Amino acid sequence: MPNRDQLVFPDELLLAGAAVRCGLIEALRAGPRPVAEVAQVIEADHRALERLIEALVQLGYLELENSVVALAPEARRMLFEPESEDYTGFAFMHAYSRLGSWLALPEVIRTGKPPRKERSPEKIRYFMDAMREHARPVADAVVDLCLEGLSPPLRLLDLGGGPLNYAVPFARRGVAVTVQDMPEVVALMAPLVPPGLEIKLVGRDFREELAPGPFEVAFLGNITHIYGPDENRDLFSGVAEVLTPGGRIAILDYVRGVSTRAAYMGVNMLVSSASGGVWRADEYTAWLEAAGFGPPRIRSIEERQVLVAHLR
Ligand SMILES: C[S@@+](CC[C@H](N)C(=O)[O-])C[C@H]1O[C@@H](n2cnc3c(N)ncnc32)[C@H](O)[C@@H]1O
Repeated sequence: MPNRDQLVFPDELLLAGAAVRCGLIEALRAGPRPVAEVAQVIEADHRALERLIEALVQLGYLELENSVVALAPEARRMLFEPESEDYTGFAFMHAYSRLGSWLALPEVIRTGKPPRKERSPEKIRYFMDAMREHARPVADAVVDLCLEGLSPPLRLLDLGGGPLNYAVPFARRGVAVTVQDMPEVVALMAPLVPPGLEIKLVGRDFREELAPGPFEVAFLGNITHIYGPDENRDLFSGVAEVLTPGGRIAILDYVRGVSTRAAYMGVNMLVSSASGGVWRADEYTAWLEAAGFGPPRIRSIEERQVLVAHLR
């Protein structure tokens, strides 16, 4: 049944997103400032800035007293204090960035092609924050399933693992982790690897070459929806070559026909990738079997599925 509560204008996202984009949030990071000074620093129209500030005060992001504006403590914790329970960083900015692609959906339906998107360092940072929030509720349970029945010493290849959300809990269980992601993601995330954990980062497109094995386990977290059947088939074959005999592949994604989020994700990939989508269990099974793996065992964690298969 249609949910009328969802058919609303995303005003908070638009206001908070605009506050980040126009530089207001960054201008207040160091502390309170007169509105007039902020307008000058971020080169804003004074009247327009006052309207935005008023709306953000109403929403609880800012405080305003005697024409001096400050981040509200709750907003500061959310944006800038990683040790706080309320911390999300700039994860919401990933949703804000996606609005443009989604508004192009009618055109995408016509052409079948996603709109052009630029991948600036800023957008990658937002994406990393969004991935952390996405993984947070399930990471430990996913890692448990991926390692079920295995014990260290283990070498694990984490493909597309640049946000480190799974690499860190794998490494905390004593696994030697090799993360392979795009060079720009690796450059951004390398300084954030917690000290003392065995995590090596490789900046290389996995469609060109995989980090040399051997690995007992390969983990593919939320990457099969970025690519189409041909790329996934090739990727699974490549993974088979870097695993030890009997090695394990563990795939985390929304399986079409199993997850109620899959249909939405399918459209999300339509507007944001050339060939991505969500794939059925029988499609995964066929690609895995073609690469030399046995049939996968599929288990659900919340709305996501973990598929585990072994080389025959
Ligand atoms: C949706 S995110 C998933 C991140 C993480 N695995 C997780 O589940 O939270 C996809 C990641 O795969 C990386 N990626 C996508 N295509 C890639 C490729 N061809 N080679 C290397 N990394 C890739 C992206 O840069 C991004 O960090």
